[in-house]
Amino acid sequence: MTLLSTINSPQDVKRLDPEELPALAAEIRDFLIHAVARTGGHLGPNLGAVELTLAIHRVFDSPFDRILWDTGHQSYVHKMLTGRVGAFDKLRQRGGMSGYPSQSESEHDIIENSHASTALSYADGLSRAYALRGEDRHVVAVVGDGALTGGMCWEAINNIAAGDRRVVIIVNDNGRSYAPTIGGLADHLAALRLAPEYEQVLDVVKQVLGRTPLVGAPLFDALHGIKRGIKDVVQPQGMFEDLGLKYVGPVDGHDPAAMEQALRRAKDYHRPVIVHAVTRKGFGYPAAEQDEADQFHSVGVIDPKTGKSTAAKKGQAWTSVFSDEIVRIGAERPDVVTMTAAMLQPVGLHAFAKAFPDRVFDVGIAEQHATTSAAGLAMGGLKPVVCIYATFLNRAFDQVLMDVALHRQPVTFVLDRAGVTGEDGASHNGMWDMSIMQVVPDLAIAAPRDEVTLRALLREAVAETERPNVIRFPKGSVGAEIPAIDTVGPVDVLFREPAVARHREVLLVSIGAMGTTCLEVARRVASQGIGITVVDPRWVKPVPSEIVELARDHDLVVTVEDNGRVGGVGAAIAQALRDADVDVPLRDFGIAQRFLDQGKRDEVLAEVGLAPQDLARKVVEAVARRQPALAGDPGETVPAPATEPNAVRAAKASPRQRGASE
Ligand SMILES: Cc1ncc(C[n+]2csc(CCOP(=O)(O)OP(=O)(O)O)c2C)c(N)n1
Ligand SMILES: CC(=O)[C@@H](O)[C@H](O)COP(=O)(O)O
Ligand SMILES: [Mg+2]
Repeated sequence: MTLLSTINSPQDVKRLDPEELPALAAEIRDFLIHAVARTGGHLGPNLGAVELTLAIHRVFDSPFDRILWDTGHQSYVHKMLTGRVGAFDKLRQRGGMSGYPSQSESEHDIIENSHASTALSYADGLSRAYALRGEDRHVVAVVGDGALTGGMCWEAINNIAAGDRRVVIIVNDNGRSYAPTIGGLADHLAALRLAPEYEQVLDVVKQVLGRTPLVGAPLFDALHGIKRGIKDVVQPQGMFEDLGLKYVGPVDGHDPAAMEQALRRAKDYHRPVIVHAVTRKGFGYPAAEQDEADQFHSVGVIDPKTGKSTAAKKGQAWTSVFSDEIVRIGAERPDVVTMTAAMLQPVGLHAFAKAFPDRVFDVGIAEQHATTSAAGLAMGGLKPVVCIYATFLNRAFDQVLMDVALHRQPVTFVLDRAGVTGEDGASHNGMWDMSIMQVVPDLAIAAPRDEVTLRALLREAVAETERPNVIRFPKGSVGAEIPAIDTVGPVDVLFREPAVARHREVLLVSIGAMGTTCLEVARRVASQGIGITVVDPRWVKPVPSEIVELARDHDLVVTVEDNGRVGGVGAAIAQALRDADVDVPLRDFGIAQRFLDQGKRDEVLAEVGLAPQDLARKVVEAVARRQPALAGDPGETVPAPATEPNAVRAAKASPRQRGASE
């Protein structure tokens, strides 16, 4: 029987002899490597947090004491110790276990949003609540050195340190976010990590000087006299202690006994404490430890023996198209600078960084700061391109609104992972950006549909000198090119059937990456003899006037976007039609405005009704409601079109089916 098989709750972990912990840690690592190899997930961070998590559950009493994980991606071991080993088969999968803490999974999970740098604020609030209610409970927040670069952490520390509440902040310092964590704070932590050497240095100095007659002793005394001063430089825990936080550390985060002892000290202190645990990302798995890029921060399916990907080869990713084009632009424009919030490689800036190392700024997990700093760069005469995941732009809404747009600074925001991302669950879907950016005056939004439009729109965005703009694209492969068959002003026409009709039934407005889906929808709808035009505005905010004019020539406008339906592009087009007194009905399809559980991207899109089949059926139903005799049983599934050319099928359709206005 393995030790792991005896662990179903934190009580089981507490029962173990300390000597058994290294063996359990090894079993946990082995399990994690094999389980995550099958599903994908945040392997590196979790391999680094094994002993730390064991120690937490031995010292504190979860769920009475509250354990908070910042960012949440390193909570797999916590899940294993709280009865969820069996759920790893479906980690990050539809209907399965979340890759983050989840209230619905366990009483041991309380926060679950997985946007970084929030845990200390939750800890502040929770500990205030417990203090006021007279409950003697500890709140333990585990925060990575990367997450600690986020401003919210420091706002929280400012508050936590001023009180005498039972907050234990464990800094899980592996020196990396994805890549090495950089900045002044990272330098401080690095200096702290070296602290034991400080004592050794003093010992050596003492020995050497002690053996040196006359000068030796006085010099050592002088040195000792300024010990406090040196210590502040070499051991900048002064920074924490001056704030009012007790500092414990640095502790070897892979030494179970040392970790446990440090946490017991922290627990007994009964006041706010920082425990500085030094760990290694990917610890115990050579493939991860040796991975230079990100030490397996997040992997897809891999061969556990080698760590090599076993996923089927995918087409070119949206990110790599951006990565390539921004380097070309950078070569032509020395004023173009780029910014990332600790995600250089994931947002595709590594090639730019290699080509122009002085023109890329990694600001840490600090999207708000990145945004206002970009305004400063623009004011200083540069052209900043801020590259972040769409969901993380939420953080910086006020900065975009007031610091960038109000000041009319031509900052370009490149939003990767826009739309449904899938496996990361509710927090990571990029389904808010086109709604929140919709309300920002003087800001334009571009949504490319393929490689060609991504390259072109990026160039147009970077060429803008008067106002900010956003360009957004999804996760995954970019797919085949979708050429325009015509243009109406700035609007591309992607499909028109029948080809020569003056008036048509459906105007399908395809937003960005929904182009492939919309073409499929159009073929299915047209196969029912319904006249349909598919257009792509490319720049979706402000709504091009040509969309309004096109709408006048149709009986029904349909919009399809991979953004939340509330306040999205469909809603903006509806408003533009109302403002222009165009009374054509509009059906807006987008992501249901709710928090979506994890699943594969296609599964989630299907769940919210954005699969081509469902969209086509709804469009046919909508047309049929207006012209009841037109389509067959509206509940019927709309078949995939026959392979004969569109024009031939249209010609065969009855005049009524083709639309009265022909
Ligand atoms: C607001 C926000 N920005 C960016 C991210 C993406 N992100 C997830 S984990 C991570 C690095 C975290 O580093 P650290 O806290 O040190 O944890 P480690 O993985 O090293 O254990 C980043 C940038 C995020 N989750 N939230
Ligand atoms: C925890 C976190 O926010 C990231 O690690 C995220 O999971 C990465 O997502 P991608 O895999 O889409 O880059
Ligand atoms: Mg880290």
